[in-house]
Amino acid sequence: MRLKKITLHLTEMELVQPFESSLERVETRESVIVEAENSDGTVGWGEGVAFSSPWYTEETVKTSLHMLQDFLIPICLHREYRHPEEVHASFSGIKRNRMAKAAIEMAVWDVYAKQLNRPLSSVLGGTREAVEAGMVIGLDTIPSMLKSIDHALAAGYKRLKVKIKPGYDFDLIHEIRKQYPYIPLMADANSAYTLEDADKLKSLDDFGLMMIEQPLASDDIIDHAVLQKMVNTPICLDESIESAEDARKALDLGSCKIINIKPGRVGGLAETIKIHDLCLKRNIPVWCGGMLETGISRAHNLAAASLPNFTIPGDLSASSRYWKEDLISPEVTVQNGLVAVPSGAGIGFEVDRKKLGKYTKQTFHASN
Ligand SMILES: O=C(O)CCC(=O)C1=CC=C[C@@H](O)[C@@H]1C(=O)O
Ligand SMILES: [Mg+2]
Repeated sequence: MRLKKITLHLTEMELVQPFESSLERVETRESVIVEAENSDGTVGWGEGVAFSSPWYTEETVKTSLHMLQDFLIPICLHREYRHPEEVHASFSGIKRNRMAKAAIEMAVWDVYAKQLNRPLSSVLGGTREAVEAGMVIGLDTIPSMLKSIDHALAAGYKRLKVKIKPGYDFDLIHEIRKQYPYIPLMADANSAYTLEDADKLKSLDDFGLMMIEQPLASDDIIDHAVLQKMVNTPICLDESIESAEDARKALDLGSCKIINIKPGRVGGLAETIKIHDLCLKRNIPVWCGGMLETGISRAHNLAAASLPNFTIPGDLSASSRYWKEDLISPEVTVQNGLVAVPSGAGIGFEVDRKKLGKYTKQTFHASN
């Protein structure tokens, strides 16, 4: 592959309802959509999942645009890739900025799969035709969260994740468990706790949660190892794992028993496969997280989630969970709690250029 033209579409879309975690309330979502055109005319799509401000990780939409325009795109436009796995390696002179790297790396995977006329899922080594869908319920009043859970269960979702934060944890989970003693349930803290809160987190052991996601600091694996020894509920790491090396160290230390892989967070699909394979070898289940993204990134997530060790339902919800209209056609739908893995070439969804144009507020071009 030799990329000849890369276009960045900076979009802005309003969420159908605000999404609140311990750290931030998101109402509108900016995204960096990457369109990569190969010399043979094949077009691949990727998406940067950084938020507008650095609350989730240090990357932002603006830092992604800067990294892509000034460093990553010039690297990609001046080389020949035989395989998409070479893309991440070609960025080795550039530290971190994994969301920016993933945005373009994924577009190259899409080009590659389309050239082979194969679904991206099968090119990655996926084995599933459909994946189980989970839904995330953002922070709200307890009655509203219970109502959202009702709706999600009625829509067939297989697993529910609720956001928690100090003072909004035990009582919330207690109320949910009173109404739904047996639903597959987990809690995501987005780093809202410290080891001083260990007793509070231990008190959640009574509720049979599938896991507690990222209770402690986003850059920590030491305190998580201490905490995992104190609580029975499995700890799942999200923000703390940015690479296969991070995953190996966390597993060696016993910092978690489950890993949430977001391809956009870890630098793309090649690193996703590495983390997946490592966890498979170590008997650690993984699942695919979400980033309130458009259908383009979700399509990549879906392909990744078709790999065999993605055994826990991911944050893979329908397009309509977040958007009045999505950028892809057909939109992602959930049927009987499942999302079908597309069988068309590449990501298997068409990008709807009319909708893309409607939500784009700036476009940047680079070519050879
Ligand atoms: O996209 C989805 O369905 C999941 C969204 C979600 O839960 C998250 C997205 C981004 C940051 C966090 O708030 C949270 C997470 O940490 O997993
Ligand atoms: Mg999380």
